[in-house]
Amino acid sequence: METKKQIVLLAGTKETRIALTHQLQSILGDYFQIRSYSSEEMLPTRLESEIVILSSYLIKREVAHCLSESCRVITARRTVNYEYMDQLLQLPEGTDVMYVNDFPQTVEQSIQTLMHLGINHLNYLPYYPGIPHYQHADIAVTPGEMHLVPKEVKRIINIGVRLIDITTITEILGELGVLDDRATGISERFTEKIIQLSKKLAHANQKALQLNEHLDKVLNGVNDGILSFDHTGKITVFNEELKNIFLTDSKQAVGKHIKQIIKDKELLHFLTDTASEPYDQFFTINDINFMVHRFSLPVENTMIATFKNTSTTISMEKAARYELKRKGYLGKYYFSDIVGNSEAIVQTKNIAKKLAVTDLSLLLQGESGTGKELFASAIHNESRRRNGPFLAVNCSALSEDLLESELFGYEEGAFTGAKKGGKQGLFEQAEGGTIFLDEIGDISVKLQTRLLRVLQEKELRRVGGTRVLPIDVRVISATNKDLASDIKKGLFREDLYHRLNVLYLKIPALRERKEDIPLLLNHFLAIRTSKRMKVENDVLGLLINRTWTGNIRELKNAIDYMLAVSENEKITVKDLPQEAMKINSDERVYSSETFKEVAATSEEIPLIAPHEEAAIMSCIYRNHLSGKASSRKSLLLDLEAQSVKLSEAQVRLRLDLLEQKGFVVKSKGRRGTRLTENGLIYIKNEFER
Ligand SMILES: Nc1ncnc2c1ncn2[C@@H]1O[C@H](COP(=O)(O)OP(=O)(O)OP(=O)(O)O)[C@@H](O)[C@H]1O
Repeated sequence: METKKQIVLLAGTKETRIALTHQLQSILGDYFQIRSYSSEEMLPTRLESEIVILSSYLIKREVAHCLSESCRVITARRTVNYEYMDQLLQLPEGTDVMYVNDFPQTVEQSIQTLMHLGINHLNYLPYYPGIPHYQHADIAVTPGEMHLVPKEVKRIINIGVRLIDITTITEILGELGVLDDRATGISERFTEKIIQLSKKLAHANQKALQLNEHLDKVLNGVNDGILSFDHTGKITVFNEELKNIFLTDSKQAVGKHIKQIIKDKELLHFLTDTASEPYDQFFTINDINFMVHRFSLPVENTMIATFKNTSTTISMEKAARYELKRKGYLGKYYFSDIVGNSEAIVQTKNIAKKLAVTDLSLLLQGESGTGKELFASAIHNESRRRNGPFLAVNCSALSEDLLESELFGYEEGAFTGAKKGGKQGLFEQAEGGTIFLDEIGDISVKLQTRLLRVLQEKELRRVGGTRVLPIDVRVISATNKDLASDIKKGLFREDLYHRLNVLYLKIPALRERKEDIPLLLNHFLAIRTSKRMKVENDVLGLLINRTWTGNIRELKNAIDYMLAVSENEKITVKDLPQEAMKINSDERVYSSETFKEVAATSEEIPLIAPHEEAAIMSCIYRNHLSGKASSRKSLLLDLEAQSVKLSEAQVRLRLDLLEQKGFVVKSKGRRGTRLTENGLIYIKNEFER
């Protein structure tokens, strides 16, 4: 077997030796044997009649002693390692980079090489140890000399040890006398690296294209319009949604000046006048209402605007409300649910509406059962927090510890039995909404202190926790106690009282507005029964003359009792709850005028004829059994088949009444009417008797 010819490589450092040996091995290894040494490690004692390659002319002196006259010495010319050039090509045009190497000459040479190779989009700042002055940059580029990079540099790009260039390789081949057909294969191996780099760049390019396509899909999938343009006004992004607004598609718009696409002067001004506030403005474009939000990316010198269709936003809000409703966190009552025409209640409602919009803490005072929770819910629903949650807590119903963890939540392991992962408190769950603290006068002094801190600092710490959570919750509290006297007795903190009582509203007792009793009676009869009840005038007289210490709740209970014991759809004096109807001698007796009024109202209760109700409910039930909701049209046909003659408007009215009674729910649009749990109970009672 023919022995391979030898080449000796002499390098300055170990790192260079390894890199260049690897290079020579991969190009010439098939034909020649390569031995290598570095002055950093150990040099050979003496080389005789060998082909020696020096890694650089800078090491000539330090290796001279091991070279004899008979050696043929080639000093390598070096070039950058193409393999790593993609990292430089990815940097944006004009980026400052420090070029770091060991000597001024190598720095100078490498920068020259990079420039000649066309990697000239960067601003190279030379650096080597001992340089008298230099300019700093966040990025440093170095051929493997990482340890020389100044500490302040944030990112280092290692482009690897510089490799031997092709002219040196040709010189070696000439020296070895092998510039024959083997040379072609060898030079091909050399250029392989460049091909690899091109492949890498092509791959990166393809990836960038794919990413662009992906981003396009994302931008076009968004429900909002997205527009961006650069400092010259040239449009860079124009997503599909904008096509519906400006009637121009993305292909036509991108690259054009913004003025060519947007004709509305006010909108143009809003988009281009970047200095002024506000950043959100409402516009109507081609009959569509939009909220436009604008922001800029200063580094990219780009302006971005999003266009939100307000009708879509409204339906999203509705969906959010539905979710809260599902969780039971919605204020159920509105001002329209507060029944009463008396001056006392009308005035209280008027004041409450004004207080609702202020977002300040509010203390409701009133006897038990006067409707404090009803007011709290109505106030929430009239406030700017109406789309947020409404949570009601009865502070007297829970023990101190339980109330504390319910209100403020706890962290995992806060106490034995604490849930894994901890638990959100009601304050956290009420974020963005209102919390109603009923019977606030009953909370312990310890909890008063904690609550005070939460109100003062607008942040809370869960039980057993250290994290501080910011909260944005309006507090409405209620009491039937005289808190001022509790403060004097030291039972209630005065500072907390003032925090809760920024606004104050007194809810009148029922005895102060007896004229509302007939209305309330009608209201409760209508929601509690489907029957057309008659109420004796004497009953009304007695109800009006009673002192309702339990207020409306007590009246409501009395009506429930009477409905249960009454016969023949008529409420008479004998149906009155005995205990409840004891009348105090000092109670005012109403005049005969009021009686007339009461009698008139009681006859006017808008109830459905029982046979109509039964027919409608049975039609809805039949649809329910086959899994369907009932449309008004289908009900009309079904009713006609049962010889119940009603117009569409009459059916609609009756469905409204059935909904008020809680038997059905009507959905908007084509989804029709469905039975509720109560409706099914009604069916069971009516038809399965
Ligand atoms: N003006 C009103 N119109 C209709 N219903 C009312 C009215 N006021 C109160 N109610 C009803 O009376 C009942 C008691 O009301 P609510 O629970 O709001 O009273 P409260 O003052 O918060 O009672 P408590 O202090 O005992 O908790 C509820 O069923 C409520 O729907």
